[in-house]
Amino acid sequence: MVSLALEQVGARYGRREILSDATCAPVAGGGLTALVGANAAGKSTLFRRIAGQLRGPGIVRLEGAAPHDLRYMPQDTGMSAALTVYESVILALKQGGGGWRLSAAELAAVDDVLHRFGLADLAQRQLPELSGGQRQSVSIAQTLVSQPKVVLMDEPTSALDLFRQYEILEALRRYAEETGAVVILALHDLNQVMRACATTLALAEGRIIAAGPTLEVLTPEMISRLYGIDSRVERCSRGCPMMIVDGPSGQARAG
Ligand SMILES: Nc1ncnc2c1ncn2[C@@H]1O[C@H](COP(=O)(O)OP(=O)(O)OP(=O)(O)O)[C@@H](O)[C@H]1O
Repeated sequence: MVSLALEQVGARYGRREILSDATCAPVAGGGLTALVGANAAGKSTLFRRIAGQLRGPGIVRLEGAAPHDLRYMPQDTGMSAALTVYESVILALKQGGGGWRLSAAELAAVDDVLHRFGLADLAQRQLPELSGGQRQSVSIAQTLVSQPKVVLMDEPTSALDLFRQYEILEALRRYAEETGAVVILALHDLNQVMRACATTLALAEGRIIAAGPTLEVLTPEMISRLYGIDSRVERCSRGCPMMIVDGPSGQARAG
């Protein structure tokens, strides 16, 4: 069983403290976990800190996985190299080392990830020719081709149309289920979170102020505290929870 826990994790840029005490009980693998919070709350900073790109106090505790089993997909990934989609996914697979010869298992892993994320038809296209949404899908494939056990993705659906958002979140959910990986997604669309993510971490004031089953975390009170927005969580005619925005709550949101 793979899990990730945080104990009093901190991070700063120069003198500016962004995270003071991010603590959460082990997040178990096998499903999607959302990381939510206002702009500038520190979601990307927390991902960088967990991925070891930033130093700071506190402990990032991985169980069932080593630091090299972790992949972080940032918000902006460069896609200017003169490579085809296929080549770029191979390159991502080979970044862990192991020489340039591809085994049958590695070729199968590349084909599998291209199919899972709807990229098989784009395999021979050059990266700079792709649309924003296509690039985002390629980044996801690059991140997952080595089958990491811990995955941190910064707004992985921000450039995708409605159909692709649905398709990609389902594919990510299946990936987590099949591999038992811990998959944490920073997301702004709380309806996506409610639909796809079993667990949610809410980040504000430099710490995780709530963690647990998504519907228990994303209460109207918490949404008001995080975003300064009045909202209701209601069931649609098919029984799915939906967040309805009523407007600004007039309450200062958590920093
Ligand atoms: N490299 C950096 N140097 C200095 N300050 C930074 C750096 N990166 C981020 N910050 C600051 O850290 C704070 C948190 O930024 P971060 O990108 O972690 O927020 P976020 O929650 O991911 O925001 P968003 O939802 O807008 O993507 C912001 O105030 C930002 O200006």
